[in-house]
Amino acid sequence: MCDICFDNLLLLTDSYKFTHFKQYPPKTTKVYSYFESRGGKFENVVFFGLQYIIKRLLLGKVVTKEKIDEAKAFSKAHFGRSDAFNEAGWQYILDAHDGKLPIKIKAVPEGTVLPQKNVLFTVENTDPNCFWLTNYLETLFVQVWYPITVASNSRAQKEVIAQFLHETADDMKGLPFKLHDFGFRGATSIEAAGIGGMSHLVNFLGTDTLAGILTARKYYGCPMAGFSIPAAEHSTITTWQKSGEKDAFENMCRQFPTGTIACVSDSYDIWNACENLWGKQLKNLLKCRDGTLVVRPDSGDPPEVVSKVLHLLGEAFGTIINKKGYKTLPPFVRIIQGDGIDLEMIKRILNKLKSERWSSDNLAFGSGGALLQKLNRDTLKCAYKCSMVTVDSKEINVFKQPIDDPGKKSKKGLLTLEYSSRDGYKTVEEGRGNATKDLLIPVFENGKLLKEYTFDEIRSRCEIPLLKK
Ligand SMILES: O=C1OCCC/C1=C\Nc1ccccc1
Repeated sequence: MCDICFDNLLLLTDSYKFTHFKQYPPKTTKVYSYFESRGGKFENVVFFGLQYIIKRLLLGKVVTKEKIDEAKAFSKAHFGRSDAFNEAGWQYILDAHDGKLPIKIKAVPEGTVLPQKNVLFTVENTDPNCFWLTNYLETLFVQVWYPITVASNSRAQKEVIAQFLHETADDMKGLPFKLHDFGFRGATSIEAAGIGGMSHLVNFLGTDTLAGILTARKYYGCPMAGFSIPAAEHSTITTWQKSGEKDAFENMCRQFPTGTIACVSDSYDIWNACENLWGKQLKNLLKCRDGTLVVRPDSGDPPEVVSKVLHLLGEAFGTIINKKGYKTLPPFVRIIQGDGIDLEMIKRILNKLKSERWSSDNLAFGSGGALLQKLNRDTLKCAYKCSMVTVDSKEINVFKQPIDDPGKKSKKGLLTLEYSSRDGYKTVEEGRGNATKDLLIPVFENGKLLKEYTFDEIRSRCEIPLLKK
């Protein structure tokens, strides 16, 4: 028995959902629900992460006698009554479906980028007796808000960085490594770091969040989704004492004589480190080294610090003017700013650099808390709502429309997602869509995964326009 048992699907829901099987209209035979981002921070939403939920929790025989017994006992203790648990309903799934979920999921392909307020996936029961199951599973389905939101936020940063590279750099080759994931330690859990780290890797190749690589390998068949470089942390510098900072820097360069390496340089005095250590005492070591030394400030006001570090390194090593007319440091020295980085700060830094005629090619970013953690379900207002019910063999449109919050209005009826060059993506409601043009793909039915997406195709599907071939 694992310490906390989360392997009973019947218990991976909200308590009140135990009691919902008794609350639908008599003769209900189908509940059809959908997931959308109702609005929020990013106009464009990257759909990603449903495959992780399906493969991790929903495949095959997920209902067993042991799990039913455990849930029954749990319910009695949790509600203090014996009429709150749908024992017959779960027993039916075990008997009639061999424990496989009689559910059908249709979803937009993973990696699709589309405006908010569009249907992203629909869920319906495939057995009329299991109408109560569609929304029992909501709790797990809605957790897809996290990979969606991390991937969307990460992509929004990619678009900004790409735009500045387009304006100030000779090419875009460095883009995949311009935003490095520093977020493992600041994530809520190893699992969250895995999901969030994987979601960032949909857009970039640079990461220190190994859990994200492991998760992409297990659930999206990608053997090595991200890469990193030898890099210092404060302990590997400060253990040399303040008087030994130059020796620590020199050691880094001698221990890793080739390739790109990074050295955090703000332990004591970032200005002295740039001007006198990297810029004078180690200047020739860097010039002769077969690779790039990335100076890492890690404190102070980011736009000011980056600007001053660039200035000091430029004074020490010289700069060239690239084809776009912007200053670039020699190839053996660069900067990474990994402190205080989020979408807004990237814009501030790159705008300041551009105004000072620095190419964005000189710089990369690291982001932790903002990349994996400074988000919630409300960031993109992700919600799962019933839009159609079949009662006594009649299909009826269902919706909510709170008088005091129009933003919470939900879609009605059977939904299709359609695309036209004129209108882009559109969600057609009330079953008025053209089924042959529906972009929602059946991905799961009755315990089976019907469609599997590879990480490579997801990456190319959500590539930003500037990069699309
Ligand atoms: O500072 C950090 O916080 C926590 C995560 C890793 C990390 C830095 N790593 C790194 C990688 C590549 C280039 C430079 C730094």
